[in-house]
Amino acid sequence: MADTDTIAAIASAPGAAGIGVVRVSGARVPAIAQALLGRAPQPRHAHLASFLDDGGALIDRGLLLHFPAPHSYTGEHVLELQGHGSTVLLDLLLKRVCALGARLARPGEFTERAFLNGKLDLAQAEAVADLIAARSEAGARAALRSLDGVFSQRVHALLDAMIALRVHVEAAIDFPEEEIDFLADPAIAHELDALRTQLAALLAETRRGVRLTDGLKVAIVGRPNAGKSSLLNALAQSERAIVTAIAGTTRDVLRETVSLDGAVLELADTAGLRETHDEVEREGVRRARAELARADLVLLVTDVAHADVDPDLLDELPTHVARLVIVNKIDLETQPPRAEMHAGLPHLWLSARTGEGLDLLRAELKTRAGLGSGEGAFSARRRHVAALERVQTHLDHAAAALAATRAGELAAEDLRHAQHALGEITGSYSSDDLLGAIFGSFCIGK
Ligand SMILES: Nc1nc2c(ncn2[C@@H]2O[C@H](COP(=O)(O)OP(=O)(O)OP(=O)(O)O)[C@@H](O)[C@H]2O)c(=O)[nH]1
Ligand SMILES: [K+]
Ligand SMILES: [Mg+2]
Repeated sequence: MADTDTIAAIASAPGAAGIGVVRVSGARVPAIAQALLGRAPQPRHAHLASFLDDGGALIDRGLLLHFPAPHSYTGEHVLELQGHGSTVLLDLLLKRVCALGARLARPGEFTERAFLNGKLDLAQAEAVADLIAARSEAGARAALRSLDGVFSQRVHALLDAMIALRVHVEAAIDFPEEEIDFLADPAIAHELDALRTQLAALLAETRRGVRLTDGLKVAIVGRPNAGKSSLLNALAQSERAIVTAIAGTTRDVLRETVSLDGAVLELADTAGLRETHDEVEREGVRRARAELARADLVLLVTDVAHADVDPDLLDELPTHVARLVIVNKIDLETQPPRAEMHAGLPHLWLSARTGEGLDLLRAELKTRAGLGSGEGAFSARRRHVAALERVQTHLDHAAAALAATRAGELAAEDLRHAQHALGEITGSYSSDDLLGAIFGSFCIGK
């Protein structure tokens, strides 16, 4: 364990509360505990203590708990001081602890130490923040599973398989006289195939995990007056967006978070797509297009009177973005609400005005948001998806190198990169910048 300084922070949420907690971690904890209690505390024992300031005046009376290293959250000596949940008293207590030799902790520094001391890997540390920030029960359950290591174990299983394959390929390169035969061995190709299948499954589950954590990003796009803003309002059950009969009403992207039985949706209403000379509207159209690339799901809204989906728009969508055509305004043609496939695209007939068919859309959105995706769902981040996508690219290249030319060196190089990308998820390979970005987004005291 690294010899570090001692950090302290208020670990409970700011504001008046029944109980507040000051947390301290580091080598000076035993001395600080002794000074506060007047004697050495028993490990993991709740002592009733009178917390005094530097002048000997009473700050508060509360509980003192010492978790000796290494059996603590950070792996260092940890002290927890529980007092009344008053911002003023907790500030005084924190000041006292700092006078006894601690310094103020940076955001996420406790968890960063837990990571550096091997108590958690990086994906688990991120799950701590996701658990605290969870906006739904499903999101919290998923974060807890990642904190328990469910996601990390899946990554490690893939890593083990990848290392085994690398050993085979590297061996073939080290013994060039056998290389041709060795790389031609169908076992290697099979192993690589199995690895790619395993990765594809993990990637799909990781994407679902991001949706559970971040919410499903839904972009509502289509031609002017199709009823995009009306649809946003219907889903949000409030008149969030301006709706008028004038084409080109919406200009800025309007975002709204909607919870459907615990499924979190990040809806974005956008300007109607059309060629226009209006400078403001043109900027709106540009923003609408930019929104497409950020989305997990695009709702292509059309009017039942001219239900057409712009083929150029479909071409523009990144392949990973799911699409659903909404045929709106069925009340105008007294058509029944329904879900059908057309030209390879799922279509939903509904009316944003009367609400007919909205239940079909809600059910569809809940499923796509990761709800009902089974018991094992874990939380994940976009960073993890990006890393797995890089792994996928490298494995594709490795497979191509082996299949076409039996280029062992190239395949080995790609497998090496793939392993590196995978290792970034759990933190076997991580830069200071990455750690700074991850832990800097935590709250103080965690
Ligand atoms: N009859 C009927 N009218 C609708 C429906 N949905 C929207 N409208 C009407 O269609 C017109 C345009 O609706 P908006 O929601 O503003 O359409 P939009 O796609 O956001 O339009 P822009 O922002 O201008 O691109 C309004 O007059 C709405 O009242 C529907 O389901 N049925
Ligand atoms: K409009
Ligand atoms: Mg609009």
